[in-house]
Amino acid sequence: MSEQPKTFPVSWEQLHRDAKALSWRLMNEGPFEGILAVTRGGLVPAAIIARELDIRLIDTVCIVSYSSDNKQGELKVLKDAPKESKGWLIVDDLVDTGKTARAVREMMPDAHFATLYAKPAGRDIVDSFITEVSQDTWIYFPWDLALQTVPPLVQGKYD
Ligand SMILES: O=P(O)(O)OC[C@H]1O[C@H](OP(=O)(O)OP(=O)(O)O)[C@H](O)[C@@H]1O
Ligand SMILES: Nc1nc2[nH]cnc2c(=O)[nH]1
Ligand SMILES: [Mg+2]
Repeated sequence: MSEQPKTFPVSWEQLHRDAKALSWRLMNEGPFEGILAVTRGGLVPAAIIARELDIRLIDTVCIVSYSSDNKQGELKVLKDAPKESKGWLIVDDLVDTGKTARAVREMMPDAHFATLYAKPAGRDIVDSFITEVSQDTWIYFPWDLALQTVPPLVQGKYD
């Protein structure tokens, strides 16, 4: 990730709608044995998809890729994926460069990989996604956002 001049803020409602849309799409790809959520971003989408597809077996792969200043570093795997991947569904919030998805794919080669959002550099690594945004867009998830005031476009004319 270099400069990110564009932003794509996602509300809770939008995220829920997109996770349901992804669930509809995944209905044609299953049934699935279980869901592997890629932490942390995949946890909330995985919960919504698990509810829609009635999947009760949920596991995690715990990976740190980006630091708190949104810069990508070396991948750190804190917890591995399970050994069996046939019939499993991998869920993450997004694929950007594809580095995280590639690493998880190597651990789970036979699983179906789904994300809500995809950028061009990573879109071919996943099997299903809902919305594509440009590579120079930074996606903000609802758990990263807060309601706040914004100034109008024109201000101070009658001061
Ligand atoms: O395609 P890539 O360039 O590898 O980026 C995508 C990954 O980056 C984000 O995770 P992050 O490492 O920020 O951790 P988090 O899910 O805990 O927020 C996102 O949730 C994906 O997992
Ligand atoms: N929140 C968020 N995390 C990311 N990790 C890699 N790309 C992104 C992005 O666009 N938004
Ligand atoms: Mg993540």
